Amino acid sequence: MYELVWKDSRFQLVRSRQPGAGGRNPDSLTCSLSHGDMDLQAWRDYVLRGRSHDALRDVIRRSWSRCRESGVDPGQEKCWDIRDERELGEEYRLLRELTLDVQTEIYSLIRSQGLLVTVSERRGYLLAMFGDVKALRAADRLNFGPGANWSEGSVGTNAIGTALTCGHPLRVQGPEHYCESHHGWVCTAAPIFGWDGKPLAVVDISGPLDSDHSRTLELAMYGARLIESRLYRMQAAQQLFQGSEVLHTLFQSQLAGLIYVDPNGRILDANAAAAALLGVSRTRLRGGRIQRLFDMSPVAAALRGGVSGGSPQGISVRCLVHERLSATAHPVVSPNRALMGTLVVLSESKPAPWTVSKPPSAQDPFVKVLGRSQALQEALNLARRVAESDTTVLLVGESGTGKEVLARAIHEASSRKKGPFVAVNCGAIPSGLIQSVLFGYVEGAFTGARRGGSPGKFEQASGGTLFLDEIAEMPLDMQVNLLRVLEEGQICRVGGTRAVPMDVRILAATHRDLEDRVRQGLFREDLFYRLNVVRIVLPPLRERDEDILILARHFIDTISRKLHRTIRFVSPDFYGALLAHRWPGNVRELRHAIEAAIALMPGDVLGPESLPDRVRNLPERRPVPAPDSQEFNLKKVEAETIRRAYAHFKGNITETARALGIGRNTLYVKLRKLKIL
Ligand SMILES: Nc1ncnc2c1ncn2[C@@H]1O[C@H](COP(=O)(O)OP(=O)(O)OP(=O)(O)O)[C@@H](O)[C@H]1O
Repeated sequence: MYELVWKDSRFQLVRSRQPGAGGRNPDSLTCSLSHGDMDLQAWRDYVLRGRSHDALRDVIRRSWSRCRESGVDPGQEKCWDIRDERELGEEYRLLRELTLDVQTEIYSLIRSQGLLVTVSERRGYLLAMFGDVKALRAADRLNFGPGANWSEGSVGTNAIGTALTCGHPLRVQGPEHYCESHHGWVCTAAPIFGWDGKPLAVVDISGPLDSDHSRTLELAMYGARLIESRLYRMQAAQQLFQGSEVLHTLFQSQLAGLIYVDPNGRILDANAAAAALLGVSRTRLRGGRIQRLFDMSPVAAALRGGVSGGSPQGISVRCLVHERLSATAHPVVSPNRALMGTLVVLSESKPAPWTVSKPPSAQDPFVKVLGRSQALQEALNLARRVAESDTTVLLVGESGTGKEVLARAIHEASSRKKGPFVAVNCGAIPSGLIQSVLFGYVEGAFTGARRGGSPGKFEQASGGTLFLDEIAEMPLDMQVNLLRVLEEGQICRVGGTRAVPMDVRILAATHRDLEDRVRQGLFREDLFYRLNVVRIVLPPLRERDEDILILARHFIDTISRKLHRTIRFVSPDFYGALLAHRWPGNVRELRHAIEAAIALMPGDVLGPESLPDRVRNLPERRPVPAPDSQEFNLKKVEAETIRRAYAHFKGNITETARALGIGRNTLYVKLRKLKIL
């Protein structure tokens, strides 16, 4: 099946979901309409010369008269009023979602008959279009596609616009269309009525003259009734829920989280407790799909099994965004066994994570790598598979995406877990020192060498895992030595002669494109292949929105305990602000933003106002310093910042340099200048 879609400022044909079999043999159903049925003379007389014609059907004459009065150009070749989904509003979007599968079902019944099916909303804007390639191509030439306005006022007499105006099913064929460009078409439409009896939308089945139109009227009417019954059920659920003031007040006043869902799975409302438990504002919840928050398959299964004897008992459903929440779904069923809606009751199965510390899971080290997004899960699955072997793994991902966190998890899941995990940042070691840092040195190897020598990182990691972070920054001459060690499986300390066998598993990481570094001659190709045995890509946070809340809750928990701050309540808008921000700095930036917010939080409620301005997408507030003010003396501020960061990270050079955004060497120089070292 093909679908016509509006993309990149033009209509495009895309392959769409294949409906079930049901298409009929086109040869057996060829249409009985012929050009003789259409009276071109009548059209010429009326439209071009203003003379009425006896052969005209009343419905068409009235429509032509309306078109002439509203100044529709009968010679217009295309529709020019095409709008984007955003412009067409929420009702358009809802209706589109509600009718998509009815359209595909109808298409499955008219497949290979040269036809297309579409639904338009009350103003005449088309929602979606499915059909055979030939019909869609012909439609494309008229700009007859989703978002196009097919009302009479826009494109003259046609089945959609005229059915909307006169409120009954009808077929418009050939020259009955007001615009000449539509004369090669036959269109059949049936309106969908709202509770007030006015047309809300129209189902239309159209195709060129030579297509098979024999069943289009009955199918358009079938589709219209199907959509109508869905709309009624949805509106009934809404009215049932909103109609009772008592019910509504009760709903809002409950301490348990409550979400009410219409029969199509759309959230009609959620109370404040549900919003707080899920960490999403009520406004964001309303209109969303319940399936995005809960696994509703047990409810669907229970309903398929029949609902005799009233509403089924509460059914446990799994919360997809928060494992500590437990939920029960209560379908509300009418006396004639129609589903009217579902009430989801939420509660916290364990105390809030920021009040009680969670024991870390002893079984699965990968639980420390938080996130549920598919991209992250793929990385974790691969990591799980390679963890037990001694395979070298290359972890690739932007800075702060959790490469080190994952490397530690791989180590802890391996048979080397009892051995050490030693991390080295290859970019932070001065090039003159890297050889001795990695391989160690013997006494007297160089001036200042420690008595008795010193083991290098390889020796320190013996029996465990060596994590070579920022491997792309390793100088070329050192890359040769590293490759030799990896190939030969033994190391020799700087200044020494004795080779010692090495029992280390190597995990390497980089935020750079290593292949590109190889092409530029900055990284050895042979070392690249030696390290790139298994490659795991860590996705940036901006590609995994669903992980933001999970990580945020974890950081709120750990940081509030670290800073000894009690958090009574996290405002849903706090999470809302986190979700709205694009995180260029990845998980590390998220953690720092939460740390700042907790540190600056005035009371015990964590709200968005404590978040840094850049996270709230506000321009950063920078005070304009008085030129002679000591307070704004740049050197003083820098010295103070370095001192605070160095104290905060308890003298850890790597962490301090990272937090300050400067290299380790630069930090050393500055610390010495400040006489801190
Ligand atoms: N999936 C995750 N689960 C829990 N914490 C994470 C996750 N990803 C990142 N973090 C946190 O984000 C911070 C940065 O993570 P990490 O150091 O592992 O990133 P990285 O990719 O190695 O960064 P860099 O390339 O700068 O060394 C750490 O505080 C870590 O705890």
